[in-house]
Amino acid sequence: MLQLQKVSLEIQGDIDFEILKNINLEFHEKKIYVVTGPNGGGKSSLAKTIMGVYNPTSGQILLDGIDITVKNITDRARLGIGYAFQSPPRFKGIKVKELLKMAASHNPEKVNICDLLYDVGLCAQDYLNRDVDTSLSGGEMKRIEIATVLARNLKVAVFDEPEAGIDLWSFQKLAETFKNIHSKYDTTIILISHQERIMELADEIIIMSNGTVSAQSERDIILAGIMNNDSCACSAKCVKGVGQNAECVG
Ligand SMILES: Nc1ncnc2c1ncn2[C@@H]1O[C@H](COP(=O)(O)OP(=O)(O)OP(=O)(O)O)[C@@H](O)[C@H]1O
Repeated sequence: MLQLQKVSLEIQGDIDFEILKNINLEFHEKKIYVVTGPNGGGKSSLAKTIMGVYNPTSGQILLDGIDITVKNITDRARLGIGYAFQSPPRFKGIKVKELLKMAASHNPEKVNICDLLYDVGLCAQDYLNRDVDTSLSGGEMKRIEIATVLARNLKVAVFDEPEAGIDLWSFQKLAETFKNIHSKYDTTIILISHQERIMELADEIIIMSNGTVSAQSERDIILAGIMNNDSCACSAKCVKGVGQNAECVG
């Protein structure tokens, strides 16, 4: 459904830097993908390239066979690709119900905003009239943002580190929320995450390192590989060697 073909992304500066190198990926309908890997591996850049925040330097992005490579973030949002931020924005003077109504404005008949809140684990009665401001906790805000993504009835929803800044209890519930969404909605979900609990939700896991896809497979295969590898993921030389909880020297 969503395809990346030979996608590269270069950032121009004093020294040109290739953040994504020849990425080939295919995302299918109604599946959960978790993109993981070491810091600086290119996960967020991949998410932003799918969203249209960055346009690839070379390669193609296709949505249902249509070339969207040069489409910007607004065009891609219209075509059904949405993004949830690491730290969701808060909107002064807007109530939760207004935010959700705005998000559902393209398909108001199909969306029941109370059901949406229920699906993300919030009681509609308690939250519909709350202000979308700093009075909401990080976990509550994240759930409301997920509800806005669901309200848009997207083809592809990208969540960059949805667990960032939330406590362990909210995190457990967040994982359940994604599970519920998966069983109820057709949206293809791409989660950027380092968390094992989030990886357990995946149909497929993609490992990004050094700007490339270093592995992609079914969840259990990748998880088994990660659990059996306690070596350092960086490319520097190590004092203690692979599997010895290595200390980097270069
Ligand atoms: N706009 C930019 N200009 C220059 N370098 C950038 C830019 N955006 C990202 N990078 C660099 O590209 C590399 C990949 O960054 P990216 O944020 O995609 O990694 P990541 O895998 O999401 O990392 P993390 O797990 O730490 O969030 C990093 O080395 C980063 O410093």
